[in-house]
Amino acid sequence: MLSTTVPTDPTSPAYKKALRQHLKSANSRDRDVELAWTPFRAAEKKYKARFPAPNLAQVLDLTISDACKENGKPGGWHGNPDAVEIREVLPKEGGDQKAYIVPCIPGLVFLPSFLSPTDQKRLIRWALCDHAKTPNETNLDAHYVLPEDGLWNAYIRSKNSDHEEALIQPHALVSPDRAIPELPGPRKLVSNTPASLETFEALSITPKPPPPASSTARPTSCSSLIRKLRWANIGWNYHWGTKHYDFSKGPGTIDPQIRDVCRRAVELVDWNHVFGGDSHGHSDWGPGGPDWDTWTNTYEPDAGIVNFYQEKDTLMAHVDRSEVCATSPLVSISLGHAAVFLIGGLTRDSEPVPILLRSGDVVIMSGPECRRAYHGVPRILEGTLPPHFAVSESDTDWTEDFEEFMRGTRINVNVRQVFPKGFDPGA
Ligand SMILES: O=C(O)CCC(=O)C(=O)O
Ligand SMILES: [Fe+2]
Repeated sequence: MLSTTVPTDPTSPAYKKALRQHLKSANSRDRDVELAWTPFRAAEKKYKARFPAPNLAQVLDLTISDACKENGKPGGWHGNPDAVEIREVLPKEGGDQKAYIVPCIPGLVFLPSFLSPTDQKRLIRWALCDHAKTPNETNLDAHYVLPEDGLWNAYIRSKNSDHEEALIQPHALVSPDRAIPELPGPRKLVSNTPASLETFEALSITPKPPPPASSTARPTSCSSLIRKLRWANIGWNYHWGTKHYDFSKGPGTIDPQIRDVCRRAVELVDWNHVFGGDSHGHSDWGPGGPDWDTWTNTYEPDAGIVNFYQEKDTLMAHVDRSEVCATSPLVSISLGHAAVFLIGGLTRDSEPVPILLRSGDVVIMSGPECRRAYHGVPRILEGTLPPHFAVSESDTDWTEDFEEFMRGTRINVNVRQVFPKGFDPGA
């Protein structure tokens, strides 16, 4: 079932109207504008389109979950297992988990259905109840006086109370001197100097002023505000204004269950199969040369972000280059709705590879080429919440509230290593 807002029956008046509007706007668009799009931008536009719905025939789709086998793919969205050249690599310990590499993006490893449905639900509960609250900064902290126990817990409390829903106050009304005229978007394009052991000291002393509070924010109910949650920081504090970590705020903590999932993923991969061939030059790895053969001992996640996407949200092409460890694995966990993920090359001029990421999939981005590759999420695929997110008597921790929230949501837990294991940036 595709979204009810997009007509799919070509004989229906709604479809014909949408088609007329689409042709009108496509005809009036300046062709020169389209020709100026980089291949990455063109792919973003293609998959973002609401009408006609994009064809996913060129999108790599490797999901093999039992639910998909039994019920077909949720939402009717089908990618293609042969869309992109891939190679299966055997996991180190044997076992059933599949692992694939995409040879045109060296260092990209895809682990389909890595997390069980139970683990997916556990991580979503963690993200909402335990993580998106102080001391972990969220996109809403700059603008609103948030409840001490976190927005999700306040939202559930207010849902279950007989009282009228309390409003969350904006900082601008409480302390007007914090306000700025415009509400900044959740993730802005800021170009930054790549971090390294040589640059990080200079980068760490660049001023990192707190983000100014929106002057247009109004008192808002928890139920509206929870849909505006876009990100929550993990570990080292990320300063969005400069796109560098703010080490003055201390290292923060990494929840043991997140650390375990990431370590399990990194330890499962036989990195010799990924990087062992001699086709990759050594220089790109930095002064110490390739270090993938030490990751079993040296991989230690210490930062990250939980991204919350509502159905119409996108994440533009970007490179995550604020980590001193510029080649160590970045582990990206997908939960809830599926998405089209694009990953290309060192500039937006490389044609990106489109990959369908479904709930439970894990992507590892590692090595110099993949970690410096532009990537983004142009589309959350409506109607793709897997059936295991329905409430059931066998899992009483998964309540109607979680199911309802996830009916419009994708969550991505994006975990990185900023510093070599044991390194103390203050020393
Ligand atoms: O949502 C995703 O799959 C990717 C997120 C991402 O690239 C990031 O947080 O830097
Ligand atoms: Fe990223």
